Amino acid sequence: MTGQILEPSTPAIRVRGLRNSFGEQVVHENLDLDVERGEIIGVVGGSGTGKSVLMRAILGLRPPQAGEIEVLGVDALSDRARESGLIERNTGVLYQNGALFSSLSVAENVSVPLKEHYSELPEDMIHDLAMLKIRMSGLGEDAGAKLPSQLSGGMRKRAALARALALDPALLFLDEPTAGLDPIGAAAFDELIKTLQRALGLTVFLITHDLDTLYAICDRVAVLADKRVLVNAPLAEVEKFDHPWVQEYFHGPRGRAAQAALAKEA
Ligand SMILES: Nc1ncnc2c1ncn2[C@@H]1O[C@H](COP(=O)(O)OP(=O)(O)OP(=O)(O)O)[C@@H](O)[C@H]1O
Repeated sequence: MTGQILEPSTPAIRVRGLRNSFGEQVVHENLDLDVERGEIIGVVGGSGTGKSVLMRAILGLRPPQAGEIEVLGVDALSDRARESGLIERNTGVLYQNGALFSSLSVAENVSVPLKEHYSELPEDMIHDLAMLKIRMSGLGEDAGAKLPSQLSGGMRKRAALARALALDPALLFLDEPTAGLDPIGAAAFDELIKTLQRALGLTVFLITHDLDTLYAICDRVAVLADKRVLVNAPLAEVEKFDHPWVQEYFHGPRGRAAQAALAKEA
């Protein structure tokens, strides 16, 4: 709804000199990251390298100890961004566990951000918009009235995706979207993300451990290691990067299997 009014020529995300720490533990030091508009960037790294902490900092949920963050051309750490909710209105987030309200139906869940940001809209219009997002996420009409507990894991992910898309965001954050899905369900979810990204012109920040997802849909991959973004480039370049974690990740047994699957499809 409002994505386009935010400085269309600037990168979707620009991070410079970021420092995040918890007490003595430094998670990020001097971290830089650029995410271009309209791309799917896969964010990978070993457990505890700070992928979620980075996402939370970009979303303004936890201010960093130092550094600059711009989202859609707006200084994300400024009072203006915080007070106006500008970034919140232009970003959708799918959290790892879905984070749906268990006592609300799927349609009510998807309506929450609409009611919060567009309280002047009549109830029936909010419901129609929610149902549109539910269908866009590949769920049937009947899913709208169901509680999250009445859905399968894959369907819950789609419901959470519908809620993330509720405000027509320019920028979509996905935290391990295929975790817990079987390989067929995961591939279908990847396909859905790619289709929606193309159709809606979304920029997607995707945290994943899933090599198949990286090969299937990511335009670029940012690797977190040694407290920073080690490399941020197309996959073919990242695979060759000389770092023990990168080499183990991409050229270990699972990396080789994902590359073989891609070669078979081509
Ligand atoms: N609220 C918090 N309080 C203290 N430490 C935290 C907090 N949140 C994160 N951390 C620490 O920051 C580090 C990075 O955590 P984060 O969840 O971002 O890792 P991650 O790369 O997303 O890991 P995973 O791949 O396992 O999900 C971890 O060592 C974690 O313990």
